[in-house]
Amino acid sequence: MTLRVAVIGAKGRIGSEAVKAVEAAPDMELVAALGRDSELSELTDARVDVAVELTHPDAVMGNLDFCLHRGIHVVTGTTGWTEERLATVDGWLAESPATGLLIAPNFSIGAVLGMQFAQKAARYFESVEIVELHHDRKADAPSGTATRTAQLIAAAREAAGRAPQQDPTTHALDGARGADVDGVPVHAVRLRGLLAHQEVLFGDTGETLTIRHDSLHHSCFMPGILLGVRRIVDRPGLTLGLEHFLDL
Ligand SMILES: NC(=O)C1=CN([C@@H]2O[C@H](COP(=O)(O)OP(=O)(O)OC[C@H]3O[C@@H](n4cnc5c(N)ncnc54)[C@H](OP(=O)(O)O)[C@@H]3O)[C@@H](O)[C@H]2O)C=CC1
Ligand SMILES: O=C(O)C1=N[C@H](C(=O)O)C[C@H](O)C1
Repeated sequence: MTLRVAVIGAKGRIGSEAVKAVEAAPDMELVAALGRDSELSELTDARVDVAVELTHPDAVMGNLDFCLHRGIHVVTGTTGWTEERLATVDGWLAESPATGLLIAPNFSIGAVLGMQFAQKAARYFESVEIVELHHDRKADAPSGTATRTAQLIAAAREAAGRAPQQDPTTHALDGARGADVDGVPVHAVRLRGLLAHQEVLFGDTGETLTIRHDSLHHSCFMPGILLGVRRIVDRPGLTLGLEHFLDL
């Protein structure tokens, strides 16, 4: 069966790459490509099966509200997620129980593996901090990937019975120790010339471990997006993270 796919945010950095990837996929047809000024009714007019949503934290909720309430499955990589937002989309999905939503903090296989490796390492090290580095046009900080990585690390530490890490800092400028995500300090760098990079630094007595991932081109996100489109049609409800579609 050929999937009828739309891209919302089709002119953006990742959206424009997604348009090309969907057009090149033999089992998909690109039936709509929406920008900031498009009408969402284009999605229903085009009888879209799956919408790939790659826009902005200010736009994603309106797009999901429209799609999920009309039975359009969604694969989104847009960032800026909070517990409140997740609870809201859970409510929308409950009203539309046959519809699937994939929220993927990162579509690249290397980044997903990096998160998994960090989750695995978390219990063995006293100290952990994250440095994420992105291009200078990014709206949100810390990145969705870094936030999710910190949450996974914190959950793994708690499950292993590790006490929260101590910070001895008593004198600091605001922001010098990064953002606190579930007890994990996260430092965000924004620099022209970069795309998306992350280092998870673990430390314990006499050793450190660094898990680094670099996205060098937006093409690295495309296999994950296409996999998400193919799988979400058979997976109603919320799927948080591409790892659920990978045999890891
Ligand atoms: N999960 C993942 O693997 C990845 C996720 N991302 C995320 O995807 C999102 C997009 O990133 P990126 O492509 O770099 O951003 P861009 O700014 O390049 O693209 C965003 C697109 O969304 C459109 N848009 C912005 N605001 C609105 C709005 N209020 N209503 C409707 N459309 C809007 C823009 O339209 P216009 O062109 O008219 O301004 C633009 O085409 C970000 O949240 C980013 O973090 C990015 C890369 C990988
Ligand atoms: O804005 C980006 O570019 C990216 N956003 C995602 C994030 O916030 O983690 C994924 C990747 O880092 C690229």
